[in-house]
Amino acid sequence: MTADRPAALYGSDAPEDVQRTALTDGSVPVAVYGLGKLGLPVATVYAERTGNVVGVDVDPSVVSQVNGGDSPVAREPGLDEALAEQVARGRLRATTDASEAASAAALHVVVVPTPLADGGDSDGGPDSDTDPKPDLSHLDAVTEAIGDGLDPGDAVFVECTVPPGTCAERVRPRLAAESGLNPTQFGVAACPERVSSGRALDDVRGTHPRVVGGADDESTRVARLVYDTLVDSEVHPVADAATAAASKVFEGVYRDVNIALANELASQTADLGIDVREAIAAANTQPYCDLHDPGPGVGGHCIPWYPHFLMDRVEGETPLLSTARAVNDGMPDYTAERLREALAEEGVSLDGAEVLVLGLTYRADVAETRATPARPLVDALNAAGAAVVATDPFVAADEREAETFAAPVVPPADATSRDPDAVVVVTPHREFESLDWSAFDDPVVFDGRDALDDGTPHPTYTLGRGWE
Ligand SMILES: NC(=O)C1=CN([C@@H]2O[C@H](COP(=O)(O)OP(=O)(O)OC[C@H]3O[C@@H](n4cnc5c(N)ncnc54)[C@H](O)[C@@H]3O)[C@@H](O)[C@H]2O)C=CC1
Ligand SMILES: CC(=O)N[C@@H]1[C@@H](OP(=O)(O)OP(=O)(O)OC[C@H]2O[C@@H](n3ccc(=O)[nH]c3=O)[C@H](O)[C@@H]2O)O[C@H](C(=O)O)[C@@H](O)[C@@H]1O
Repeated sequence: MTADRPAALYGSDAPEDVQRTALTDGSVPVAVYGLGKLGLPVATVYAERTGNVVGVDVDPSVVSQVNGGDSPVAREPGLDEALAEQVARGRLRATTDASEAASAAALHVVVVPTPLADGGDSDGGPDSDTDPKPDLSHLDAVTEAIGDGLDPGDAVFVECTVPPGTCAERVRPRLAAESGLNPTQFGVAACPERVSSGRALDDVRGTHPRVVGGADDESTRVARLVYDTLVDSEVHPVADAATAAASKVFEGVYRDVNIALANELASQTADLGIDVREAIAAANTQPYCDLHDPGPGVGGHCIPWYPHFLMDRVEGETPLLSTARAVNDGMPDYTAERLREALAEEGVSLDGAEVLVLGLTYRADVAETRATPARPLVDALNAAGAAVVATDPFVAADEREAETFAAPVVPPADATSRDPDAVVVVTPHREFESLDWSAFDDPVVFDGRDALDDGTPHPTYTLGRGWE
């Protein structure tokens, strides 16, 4: 750090171009808390752009893999190479010692999990009869550690998705209490990430505009300066942190409601006597229409959980959000019932039938099972008396994960050794593209994701289209 280069940005009176240079030449040390599917790409991009990053994680195996230049996050194009380079060049290192990292850093980027509390099902999903609430315990733990090492001029950016109001009403006061600083001596901003696993590095670098909002104007200024420097896309500052956090949650609930609409329309296929998927595609030729894709359910640790961030935060009624949740959570049972009917049309009872489930994670080619619809679907098929076997490239390779499903899980290579009465496509991983369908002895095929676009040599029922 040279004499005129600020080592911290909040409240700095250096010219903004000098502040930008201080950021990019490593004069402003950065700490990134949480090195998971989102946090590790974030830490890597911060290292690429600033050269002085310490990543913090509570998992020692994550820390040691990162320090060895190995990515604990799988199937993220470019991440292995980018991470290895940043570690090899000494621009990124990892530690489990959050307080040590916080004491050295002037920019604190928080990317820890914000799941639903145990009011949901075992993986925190909303498959329960009590309204699940956000679990902010990881955020609180990191806030305490950062507060321990917080100095005047520091800035804290909350990139993980949080209920609107969390930054100003929870994070900022706890930082002040822990550090003994006045809240006007440090910055706090919500800077949510618009990242999809499988494209994480590119998305962090700037596929979409970056929304930022601070607990005060100076926090917004610092967030704008940092992300203007860090990302390739436009930075979109808003009035405050609550607005920025709300924009992220709103995107998610928009998606949940629109998937529910697509699912409700798809469930009318038989009554309408049409291919609802074709009608959706035709409707979407109109630019103001964006009907989503129907499917056997909505999973992941984002979309099914964000509505509860809002429902728990507001006093008012939110019937649309809760109805959409109910529609989407009903899709696994809907899928099991359609399969029962499809088998019956072929003279086969679901009770006693062998059913092969293709794909258990929540989205194709992503190794994440939190709130996956495959879990309640397997349970519904078991309850109907079916003998269920599942295949998934990620879950089959992870014994502990496989044991959380109420069915044996085999690798895709072993799938065709089965002789199922029915095959259900839930999550179309790319490994299934090479599946030899001719190896099966004429099962009923249920395509939950319209993934088998060239069909199969067997009677196929597609959710939202009916029989092909
Ligand atoms: N994964 C994604 O594509 C996106 C995730 N998000 C949000 O980002 C947040 C994190 O998500 P992921 O990275 O996917 O979660 P993840 O579960 O993949 O990783 C979380 C990481 O944080 C670590 N961790 C937990 N508590 C910690 C603590 N107190 N201090 C330091 N590290 C701690 C865990 O060991 C783990 O390595 C969530 O709030 C999620 O809503 C937002 C947009 C996209
Ligand atoms: C608004 C939005 O598109 N948010 C994205 C979303 O990504 P996520 O990884 O959760 O995947 P997703 O494509 O939303 O799918 C979620 C679930 O919904 C299902 N799904 C998705 C789209 C659709 O038309 N129909 C459907 O059934 C998927 O199969 C999956 O089970 O949530 C991410 C997040 O917030 O973590 C976010 O960064 C991503 O940009």
